[in-house]
Amino acid sequence: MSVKIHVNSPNVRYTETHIVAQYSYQTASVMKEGNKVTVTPRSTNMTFRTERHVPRLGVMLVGWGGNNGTTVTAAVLANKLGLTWMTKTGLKKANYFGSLLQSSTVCLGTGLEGEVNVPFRDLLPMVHPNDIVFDGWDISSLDLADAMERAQVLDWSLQEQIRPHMSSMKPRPSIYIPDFIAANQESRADNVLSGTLAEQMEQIRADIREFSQSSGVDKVIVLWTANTERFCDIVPGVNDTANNLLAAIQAGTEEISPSTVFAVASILEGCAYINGSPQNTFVPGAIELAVQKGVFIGGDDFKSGQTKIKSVLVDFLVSAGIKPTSIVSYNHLGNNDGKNLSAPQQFRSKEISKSNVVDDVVQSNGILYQPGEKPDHCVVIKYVPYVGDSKRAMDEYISEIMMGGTNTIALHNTCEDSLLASPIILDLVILTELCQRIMIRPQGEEDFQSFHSVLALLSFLCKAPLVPPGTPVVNAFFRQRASIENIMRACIGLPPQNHMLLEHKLQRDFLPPHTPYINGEVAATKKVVLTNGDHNKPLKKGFYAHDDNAVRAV
Ligand SMILES: NC(=O)c1ccc[n+]([C@@H]2O[C@H](COP(=O)([O-])OP(=O)(O)OC[C@H]3O[C@@H](n4cnc5c(N)ncnc54)[C@H](O)[C@@H]3O)[C@@H](O)[C@H]2O)c1
Ligand SMILES: O=P([O-])([O-])O[C@@H]1[C@@H](O)[C@H](O)[C@@H](O)[C@H](O)[C@@H]1O
Repeated sequence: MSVKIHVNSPNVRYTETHIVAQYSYQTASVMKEGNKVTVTPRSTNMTFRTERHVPRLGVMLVGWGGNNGTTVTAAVLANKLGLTWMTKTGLKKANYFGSLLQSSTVCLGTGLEGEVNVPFRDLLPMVHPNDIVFDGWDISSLDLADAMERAQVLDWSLQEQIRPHMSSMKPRPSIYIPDFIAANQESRADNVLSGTLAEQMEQIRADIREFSQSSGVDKVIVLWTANTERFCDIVPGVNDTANNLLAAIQAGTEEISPSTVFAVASILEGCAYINGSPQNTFVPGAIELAVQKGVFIGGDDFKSGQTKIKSVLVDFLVSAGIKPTSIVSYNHLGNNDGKNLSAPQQFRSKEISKSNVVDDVVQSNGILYQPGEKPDHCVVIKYVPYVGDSKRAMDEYISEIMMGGTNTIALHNTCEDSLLASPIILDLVILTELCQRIMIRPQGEEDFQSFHSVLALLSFLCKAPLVPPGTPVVNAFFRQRASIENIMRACIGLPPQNHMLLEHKLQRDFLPPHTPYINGEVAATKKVVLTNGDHNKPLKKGFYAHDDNAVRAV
């Protein structure tokens, strides 16, 4: 259902290489004096410039042999090959359900038959997941076909079709420091690098260059979907600045985690690096290095299931003036992720990222909550091998409602964890690649600038969004989604989606009849009155396009 969008506006120019849009960015500055609030609207003219050429993208996954790594690789292959497979509930067809870009739509406006919704991915030229080339590392030596079988995520009748394409995919040896992940992972670690930390980092850098050259891709993005690590301490003189971090890696300092070494290696190779797990990979030194090198970093921790619902439900409750006072999120799962999370330090990393997701919504409502007041919030994760990747999440939300009443919402959510995370991985890398082709020039500035190296636009896809230091963290689901949509709309000179629909709320039509196009040609219009057969009761007056077989509203 792909569509080719052409914006018919004097503010949008399509050149051979770029889409150049003139855009008026509307914000407001607010002054509070006691209970007096003064709001000053601000308008900034900006130029958005997007490269039209879509590169051939290589994605290197750290933890490629895991449930997510094998599943996302298999899913792309299945879609690329157009595979179908039989199951007990009938024939299944490969798809990208769960991907914001591939399987959700945006409304462009009103057409001949009402609202026109188009695939999110068609707003701007972007990588198609089918074209992504995968590679990566794992401390487990299993090839991707055997690792897919070990993951027990995909139906066997599908695995049988994909195995031949994945058995030649072998994860590269990786950096393994036992202290950072659960001890129960040691039995998998038969594919590890040796040498000093600096030598291992150089090997990772060499791997990136080798993949780039041998695969023929135009650019590489590195994404961590390996096990959750424990948090590392921020140590002055070790990981607090870029120089100290680089020196600490050369010195082999112990407090440097594998995920941070991968981040440094990627940044030094000019590759964006995304953290799909909750640990604090991006120590201050890593962030500073990314800014120095002008490389995108993003994360943390895929927002895939239980937390995604929480970022919607709490936003709904608080936005409706209802006061959540107790949130208990329990889940059990039986995959290797759950096994790793059964260790206290690894669970703590996940508990932190799952617990902060309501903060922005709660802090936005001073009617319901006193300063500093928060709902009780408890996160429990248990490892139950039998359920495998099919995580069972159970939540209870208790809220205060009018006149001392309470409302209790109980949820049971069976999440096929890796089938929820895989489309998130695709959105993360495709959105990151798109952002690498967008440049913005505010009025009065000579040079274009890119987004900040900390790519906050990825917040929609992460439980604990990484944002530029000192900027607000937004977790509310629809605000995050609107941010992506409206920035992409700006790139093609369209105003933010405002949902006002004033044209349907006033007594009289006020919009000038827009020029309808039919088959690319301006359609003839004439003023007619539409009735439902009773000519004494016109349905609606206005300009209507007509072609050879129908008169349709415009
Ligand atoms: N819905 C989800 O699946 C979901 C959601 C949010 C976050 N996550 C996070 O994504 C990560 C992966 O999840 P999963 O279900 O695929 O887990 P998994 O355990 O199946 O896969 C992790 C892989 O990483 C490998 N690994 C561990 N340390 C490594 C290292 N230093 N270098 C290279 N490989 C290493 C392991 O051998 C394993 O194959 C976990 O951190 C998890 O918390 C998953
Ligand atoms: O996104 P979400 O479903 O809240 O979070 C999930 C947790 O509930 C689960 O226990 C964990 O194993 C997954 O890695 C993921 O983080």
